[in-house]
Amino acid sequence: MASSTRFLTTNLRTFPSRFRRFPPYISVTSLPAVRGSFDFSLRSKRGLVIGTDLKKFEVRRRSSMAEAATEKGKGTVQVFDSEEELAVSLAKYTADLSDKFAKERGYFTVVLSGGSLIKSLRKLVEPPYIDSVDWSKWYVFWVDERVVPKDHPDSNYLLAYDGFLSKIPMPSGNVYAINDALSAEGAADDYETCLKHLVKNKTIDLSQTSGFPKFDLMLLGMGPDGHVASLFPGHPLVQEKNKWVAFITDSPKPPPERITFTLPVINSSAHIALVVAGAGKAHPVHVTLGDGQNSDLLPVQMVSPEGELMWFLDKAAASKL
Ligand SMILES: O=C1O[C@H](COP(=O)(O)O)[C@@H](O)[C@H](O)[C@H]1O
Repeated sequence: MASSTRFLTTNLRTFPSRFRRFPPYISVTSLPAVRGSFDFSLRSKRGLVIGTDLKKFEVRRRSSMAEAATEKGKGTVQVFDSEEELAVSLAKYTADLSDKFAKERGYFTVVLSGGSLIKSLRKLVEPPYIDSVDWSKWYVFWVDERVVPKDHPDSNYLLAYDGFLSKIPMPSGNVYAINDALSAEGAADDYETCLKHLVKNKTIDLSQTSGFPKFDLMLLGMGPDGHVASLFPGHPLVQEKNKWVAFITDSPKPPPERITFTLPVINSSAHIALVVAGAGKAHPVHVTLGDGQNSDLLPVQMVSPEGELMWFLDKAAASKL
């Protein structure tokens, strides 16, 4: 049984409500008779696996909210008992992809977010990964950055440096921070030019489908309002269709000046890990993966990559599902 998702429950009443609502699952799994702990994992766009301590069931092509979500391109959802378990799994996921891309392409292009994501990467800088990952193949970028000096407390670079980059033996020349001497507009243009150069020399892949850069792994956080990168609900920047990197001078979350990858770049990724922890983020998770309502289409709802979308949720973030 995949160990990714675990709901501990003592009876059916605490089994995730999305399954309780769908009789096909209940009849297949005979859940009313079962007591104890349940594991389930949304494994693919097609299948849902439900296991108990006694039995495992594989259910294919059944209609459920969970599967409907995956079929709309919402990816694979994993819910962990704690943020600690989430961090353990995120480290393995990242290390496995690092291995794959380092072997296949000789490069591993990784895009970081700011905020709480960096803390959730802490297990990667511990054994076994600190020794087993080939850090020399890593090329690091930012999905968004605040237009502040690199040593400013608001800098996403500084956060990543202190919490992650300073602890891994990767070449500093492979770390692509924004030019903090420029204006927001200048920094966005400069970063886009830099990406174009790296696409030209094939360090970064180019999506044959979209014509936008295709990063191997994007590690995305999400704000309590459903923003991803510096793309905020209701802001015109979420509609940007041409630019690779855009700037914003009126971010509703301070600081106001930022640069950000646009949705076409985000959605050209080979892999996106959407990492969300805490009850404060349960509403946008409910809107995106469940039947929650919101007046605006949230930026997180527009994340739908060409490649794989993997949600890493803790129980608190998934509490409304
Ligand atoms: O401002 C930002 O916020 C989001 C979410 O941050 P979190 O602390 O709530 O996880 C982050 O993903 C983004 O990179 C950052 O610039």
